[in-house]
Amino acid sequence: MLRHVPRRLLTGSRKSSPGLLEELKQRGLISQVAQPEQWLHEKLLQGHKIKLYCGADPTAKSLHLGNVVPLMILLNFYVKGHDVFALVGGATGRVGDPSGRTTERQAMSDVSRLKNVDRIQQQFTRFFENGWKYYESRFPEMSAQGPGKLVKVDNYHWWKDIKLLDFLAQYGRYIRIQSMFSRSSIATRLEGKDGLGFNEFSYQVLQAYDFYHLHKNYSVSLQVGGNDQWGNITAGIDFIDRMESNDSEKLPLGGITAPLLSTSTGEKFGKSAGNAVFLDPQINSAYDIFQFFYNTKDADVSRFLKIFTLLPSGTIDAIVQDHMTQPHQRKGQRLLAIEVTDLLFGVGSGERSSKVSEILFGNLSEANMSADELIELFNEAGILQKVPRDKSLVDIITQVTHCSKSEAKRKLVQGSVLLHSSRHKVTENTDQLSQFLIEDKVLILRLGKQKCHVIEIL
Ligand SMILES: Nc1ncnc2c1ncn2[C@@H]1O[C@H](COP(=O)(O)OP(=O)(O)OP(=O)(O)O)[C@@H](O)[C@H]1O
Ligand SMILES: N[C@@H](Cc1ccc(O)cc1)C(=O)O
Repeated sequence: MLRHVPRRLLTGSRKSSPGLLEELKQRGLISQVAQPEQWLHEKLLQGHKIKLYCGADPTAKSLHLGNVVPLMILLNFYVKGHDVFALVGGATGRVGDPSGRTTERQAMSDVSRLKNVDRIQQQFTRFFENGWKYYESRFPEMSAQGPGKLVKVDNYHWWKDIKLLDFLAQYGRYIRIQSMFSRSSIATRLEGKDGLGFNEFSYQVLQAYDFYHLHKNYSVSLQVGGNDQWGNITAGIDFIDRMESNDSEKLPLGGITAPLLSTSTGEKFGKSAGNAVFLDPQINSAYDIFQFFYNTKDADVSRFLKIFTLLPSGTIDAIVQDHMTQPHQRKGQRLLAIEVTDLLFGVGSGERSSKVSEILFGNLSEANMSADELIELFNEAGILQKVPRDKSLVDIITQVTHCSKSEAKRKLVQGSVLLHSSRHKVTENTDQLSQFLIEDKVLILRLGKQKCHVIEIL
């Protein structure tokens, strides 16, 4: 059990569960639910397992924090034993979803798209593996039943064999043009001067058929997405309803959308707006994610804890109340950052990132850490700097801070250069650095109070 969340708070508030759907609403994870909501609510209350899916197009190398919002809905189901289907749009990514966009997407090369498909599938695996381990670590007594199944699918696998003529002949009549025009993603674009191409216009048909395919072959009955996916999701429900209109035993279908996470200036958080925080560790380290959440505004701490963690809402309310009595201590932000980093990057990475941050900002002495521990921590955070052994102090400052030699000398003269965990002030250039090294291989270089560099001397 983690030091930063009292056990009493973790278990106590899950007792009188209002049912998964209500719980997700309380967490602020639900924007709209397609009818019949009551059916879904009751099924879940009665303990039935359902199968649900969410898709992402391979239009970038990595999923980002905006994509995590609907995935958190899937994770909430998955940890309770429901099977989740994570779809990558190898086919739909070729066409381009107009939802939530004012302009057409740039075409992408086949090579890039295929690479992205692979990477996104790996990210799905990692998200659910780490998410489950996170859940187990926080709620060992609730995780005995095990998670649901994770099934990864690529819609290219069924679309590659579908021929246009066959498709139109078999399904065309069940796709109604009036409803296609009325969807907001289409209506908005038709009002603009550039309109939209047939590729984007027909996108909703592709996604609708995906839902039908997953429903027919795997009994998937619920689709989840961000709120911009409402039109595509309801297109799927309409399509399946028409296809199965004579089936007396047909099961109800559902759709849930998550609110679109936006920046403080109101832009959707994502690739198109250019403000995405990516999940791929080759792009963002655990420490980057930690820092991102550590910088959350007070007003967003509660909302983000509810969306991006699995801590019970009651626990979050108690923690936030405590946080607001002394907001300057940033307890809420620290907890949020540790929890989300653990959930996304693996249990333990949150505490390690927190240590890095405390060393960097001078709140934790590195005095008790070995050189290897420091190297490992800062390497994982992606901010370990490396310098050859024969360099002088001025050369080192120049290299690690990207300043000129004269600027480095000025810093020395001004007395702002402190070396080693003992914070020894050095005011002149020197190449005799061994006395300041930890175990002869790590140099801690502080420039003033706020800037700290951890350097491996090679
Ligand atoms: N900011 C966000 N908040 C909530 N959900 C989001 C956000 N951004 C994307 N999503 C959802 O993530 C899922 C996958 O999105 P996808 O990767 O296909 O496009 P995208 O990230 O929205 O791309 P773009 O920004 O280029 O439109 C969709 O359900 C989408 O609604
Ligand atoms: N249209 C979704 C991705 C998606 C693709 C195919 C699906 O079946 C479902 C979802 C998006 O752009 O965000």
